[in-house]
Amino acid sequence: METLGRVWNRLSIRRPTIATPEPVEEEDDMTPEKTREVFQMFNGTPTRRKSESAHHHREILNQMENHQPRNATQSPKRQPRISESSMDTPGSSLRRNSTETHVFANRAHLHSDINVPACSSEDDRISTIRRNSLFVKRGSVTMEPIKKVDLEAVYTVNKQLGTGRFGYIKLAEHKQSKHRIAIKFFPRPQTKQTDFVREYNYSFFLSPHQNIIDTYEGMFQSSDDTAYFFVQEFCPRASLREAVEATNQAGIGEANTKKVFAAVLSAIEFMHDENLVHRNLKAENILIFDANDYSKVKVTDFGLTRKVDTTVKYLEYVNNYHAAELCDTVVNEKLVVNKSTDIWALGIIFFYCMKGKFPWQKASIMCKPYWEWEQWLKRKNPALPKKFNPFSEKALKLFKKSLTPRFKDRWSAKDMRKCLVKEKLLKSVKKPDEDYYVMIDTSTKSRPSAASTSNGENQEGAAGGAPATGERKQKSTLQQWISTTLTAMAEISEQVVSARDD
Ligand SMILES: Nc1ncnc2c1ncn2[C@@H]1O[C@H](COP(=O)(O)OP(=O)(O)OP(=O)(O)O)[C@@H](O)[C@H]1O
Repeated sequence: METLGRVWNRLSIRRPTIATPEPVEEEDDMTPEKTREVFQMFNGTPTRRKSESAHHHREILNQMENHQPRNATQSPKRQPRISESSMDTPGSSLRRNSTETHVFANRAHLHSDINVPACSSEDDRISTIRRNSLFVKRGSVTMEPIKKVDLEAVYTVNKQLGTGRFGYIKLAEHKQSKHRIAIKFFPRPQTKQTDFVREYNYSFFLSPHQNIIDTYEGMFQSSDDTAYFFVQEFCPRASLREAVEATNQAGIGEANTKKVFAAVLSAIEFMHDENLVHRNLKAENILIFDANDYSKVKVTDFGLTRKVDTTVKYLEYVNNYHAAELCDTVVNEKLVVNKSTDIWALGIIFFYCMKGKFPWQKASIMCKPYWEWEQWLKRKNPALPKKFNPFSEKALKLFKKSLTPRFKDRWSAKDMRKCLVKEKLLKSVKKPDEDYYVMIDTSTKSRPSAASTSNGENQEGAAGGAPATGERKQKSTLQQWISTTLTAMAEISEQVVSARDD
């Protein structure tokens, strides 16, 4: 699993700190005063002494000198970030940061205009510095301006890739560079600027993780004022939902499920380590980049992402992935954001990958399939619901520890990963001739063969160990006899048919 620490280490830089603000209620309007107030909550006091800061600055420069050149396919944001020390300088704050942003904005204007990954090393450096801004590090507010862009002049916007409650995603080509990208639009005036800015910031901040969709720098607004938008890498294949639906309720199989979950759990562990909860995990928000082997899988859609312990108002309609406590909530009821809602959704996605369908429509006792599961979980009914029968003991444990209404009992993403990576998820299926072997086994117990008495192997077989050689011989003789008899019967029936025709 790649933790945030490891990602930053991979980038050869010191891990940034993310200030945890006081809970923010998300439905508030973001007036300029409110924006400043929220920003101040993220604007912690620097603790590092000046001498330490200078030393650290040298360290970063040394690391940069020793850093291997990137290859062309790597994302620009995986560069080491050279302005790391700016956050440590006493007195660094809004003013300092905005100066820095301004300086680099002038130099980076070309790329923020075209809004695709920068290509040259200088551009990479600029992009990296901007990503390193305090605004991004501090988590969820930015005061960078939203730039107006004439969409048609810059992009050729093509087909719609998907749509959601808050906006829609379109495939586009950047005219100048010919890059294919995905543009996420948020219609105005329905979308509050705060919501757009928050989603952009979380998407951009989380981008360095290899299993999270890349979001390119810049917040934009169409010149006709109809939508806000930002730009992401384009996934040329499908979402997990489409991949599973294509199996016709067969599921994608144990091996592919393990691959998907290794990627998804790595991303979610990364978020949870940063005290962020995705809150909208579903198969539609897991993108599969590779059609055949599930080797590149990324999580997307950070529109509902919030810090742990934030108080939010419940505005959702219930979906298949919602945990029991959410299904019992009424609209406008206040909720405290908790990592365990992601764990429940992961349990549902696991079932969906393996079986090709959902375990229930709604996690409420009014829904019979869920009620049956809960009865079994609470030991009120000893019979496990049939749909869980194919799963191994370990997989059942995973369900018990994710799809439990007692949210404090739910596993962490790390526990889930350990179980999913190491354990067998399905009960072993009996081979077709296993029953036959049992038949031979019982019959031979009363009639030990010469071979079994001479070398003692049959005693091992009869005691329930590996099949004895004598029995195997006997089994193959019987198989030969059956096949000879069947061939003879086929020949006889052919003769009978031809005699009748004559
Ligand atoms: N980068 C991308 N490349 C290709 N397709 C994408 C990309 N991002 C999203 N999609 C498709 O668009 C759909 C909607 O995207 P997304 O979930 O980001 O929108 P949303 O409005 O936030 O939806 P929701 O209702 O889940 O909040 C996804 O399910 C996916 O199929």
